[in-house]
Amino acid sequence: MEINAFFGEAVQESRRDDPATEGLEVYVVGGAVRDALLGLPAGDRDWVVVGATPEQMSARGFVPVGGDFPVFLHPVTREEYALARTERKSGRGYKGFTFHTGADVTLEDDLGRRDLTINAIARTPDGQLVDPYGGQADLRARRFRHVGAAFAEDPVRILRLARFAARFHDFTVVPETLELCRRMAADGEVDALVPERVWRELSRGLMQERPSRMLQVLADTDALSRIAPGLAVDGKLLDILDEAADAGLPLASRYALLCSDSADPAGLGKRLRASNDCNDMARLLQQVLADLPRAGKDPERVLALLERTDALRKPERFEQLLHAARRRIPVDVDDWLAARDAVKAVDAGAIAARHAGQPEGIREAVRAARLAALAP
Ligand SMILES: Nc1ccn([C@@H]2O[C@H](COP(=O)(O)OP(=O)(O)OP(=O)(O)O)[C@@H](O)[C@H]2O)c(=O)n1
Ligand SMILES: [Mg+2]
Repeated sequence: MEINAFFGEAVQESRRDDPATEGLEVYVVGGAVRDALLGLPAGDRDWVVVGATPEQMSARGFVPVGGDFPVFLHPVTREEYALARTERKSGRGYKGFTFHTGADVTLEDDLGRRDLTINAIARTPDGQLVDPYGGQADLRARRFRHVGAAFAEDPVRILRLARFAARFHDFTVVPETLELCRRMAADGEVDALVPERVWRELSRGLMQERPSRMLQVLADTDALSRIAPGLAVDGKLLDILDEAADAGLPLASRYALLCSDSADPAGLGKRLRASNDCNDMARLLQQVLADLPRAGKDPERVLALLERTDALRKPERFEQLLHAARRRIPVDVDDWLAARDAVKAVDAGAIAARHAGQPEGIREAVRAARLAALAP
């Protein structure tokens, strides 16, 4: 096939006899097809089943995943098989969806309610591609394009688009899709999103190769100020985030850098339902950025910073903090680690033993020993 030749490698499903799906019309869809066409390692496979009823699926041993979704787990592989469906929005936000499944729903119908053309390509078990919306052409042209008007029914798709932009960072968003996202944001669609879903997409996007692209797309679609009011991001910070990604910094460090110019990271983190380690890191990074330049070699200040960041009990996090801080201000990481180790080496137990008679003096003695350890 011409297309597969373009992508360099024929995409083949191992075609084994599978009694569970024998005689069913099944396709792999979504990310697995997209990533294979891009030559990327395979993730989870999602399947769509055309022309079957829930009863037929159960009779074949498929297990319904529960909830309102017409999705089943394969009895052996546990992969997800969804009945071809159309969906219509019946309310605001995430909850209000009604599904229509049935033998009359075609593969084209199912693909037509999906988000992006590059995610709306189906593949038969023997490797034939079904691509009614030009997904392969858009993959080749490195374009994000929404499949159709149904895109607007799920505002989380704006965040998905932004996350994909951070992953496939040489892709551009076509003007029509950008325009549609802007309208959705202006209509307040984004405000109805469940915070957990926002965080899921944001945190995944931060872990991609070019987090800056996610933030750019969110800014371009006017969604950023609604999702994260008060988040201060400029070009410099975007570069810093991409450098953090290049350096392989963990999520908490990337998130802390993202918030590092913002006035109220605690409020932001609460709103976004950021995880505790992300919120801690964001708070501590602002502290370090403020205190570290003032500390110099002054033992009192150095000790204060080590204590405030809980560096002795959380040595690894302290190291991560330094590596995050270093993206914004000059930091002699080795020097600070040496200071941490010097303080850590002070034997508080031995000092306590020497003060057996007067326990009220222990604290001061330990502190004095630590300061002495830090003396230049
Ligand atoms: N809000 C959503 C979520 C999913 N999908 C469709 O469902 C497929 C599978 O969804 P999911 O696994 O969440 O995303 P993937 O595109 O597979 O990407 P990832 O690599 O993140 O799994 C998508 O490709 C897309 O066709 C959609 O249209 N709208
Ligand atoms: Mg997937």
